[in-house]
Amino acid sequence: MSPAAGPAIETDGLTKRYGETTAVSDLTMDVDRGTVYGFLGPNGAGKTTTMRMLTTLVRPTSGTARVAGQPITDRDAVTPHIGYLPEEPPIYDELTGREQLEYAAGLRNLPEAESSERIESMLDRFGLREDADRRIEGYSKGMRQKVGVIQAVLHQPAVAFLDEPTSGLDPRAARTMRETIADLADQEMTIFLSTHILPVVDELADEIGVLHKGTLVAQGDPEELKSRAETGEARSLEEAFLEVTQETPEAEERSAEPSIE
Ligand SMILES: Nc1ncnc2c1ncn2[C@@H]1O[C@H](COP(=O)(O)OP(=O)(O)OP(=O)(O)O)[C@@H](O)[C@H]1O
Repeated sequence: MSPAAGPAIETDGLTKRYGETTAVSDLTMDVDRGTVYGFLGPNGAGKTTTMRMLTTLVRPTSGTARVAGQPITDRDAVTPHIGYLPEEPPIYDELTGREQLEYAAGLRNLPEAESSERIESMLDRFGLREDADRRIEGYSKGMRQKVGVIQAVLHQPAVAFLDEPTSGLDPRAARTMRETIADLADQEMTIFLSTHILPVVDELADEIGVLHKGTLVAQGDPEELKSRAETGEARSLEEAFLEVTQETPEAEERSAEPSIE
């Protein structure tokens, strides 16, 4: 884990514009170490853009952020401390599952004995052992996803960014994934979890942030979010999500305003 103290992720005014589009607007947030942060938002809200900035793949237009204590402008400093499962896991069709994981471990300079033990235990956990020596080109979507997740956390990063980790998984594998995420958080890994599957977030997240049109519109622990501010009345996470991301005439007007470079 990272030697630096402080939050696992801290952003200050993080903003990304693509021409006229403000994908992420003035995002200021902290994520505590060893917690699961559920990052929600409708399609196009800016979740992937945020994760790409925090994983140093995209440069912010303005604002700053630190991940594991390192500034995101310093890719070499950040990369050893993070793992990233993007929507399409970066894996090679021509390799076998085991070779892909060995390759990923090599990129992270993991000692061989340590990495092969971890690879075998993760292959076992995800029921991939029998298929581990088959080429990935013959893998199903779910099998590819499992390899993608395993390689994202193999080096036990301080912070793992997981974009839809249960995507394509059957119910048993999805449960294994949820248990794995909980175990990793227990071992002090910080998990930044983006998904549209609200029960997964409800079960796992210590804190939830909801992004809407690039802006963080709600943040709190699941219970806070599910309690209506005005009345304290309970609502489901789905109801809370729909309410905070509702289109109001004022919000429409704001988003129609031209962005200032
Ligand atoms: N490379 C790019 N060039 C131009 N616009 C982009 C680019 N990447 C993202 N955008 C725009 O930024 C906004 C946010 O997109 P982003 O992919 O971050 O959303 P998201 O919350 O991940 O959505 P989804 O849930 O559908 O995956 C969208 O309006 C999108 O069209």
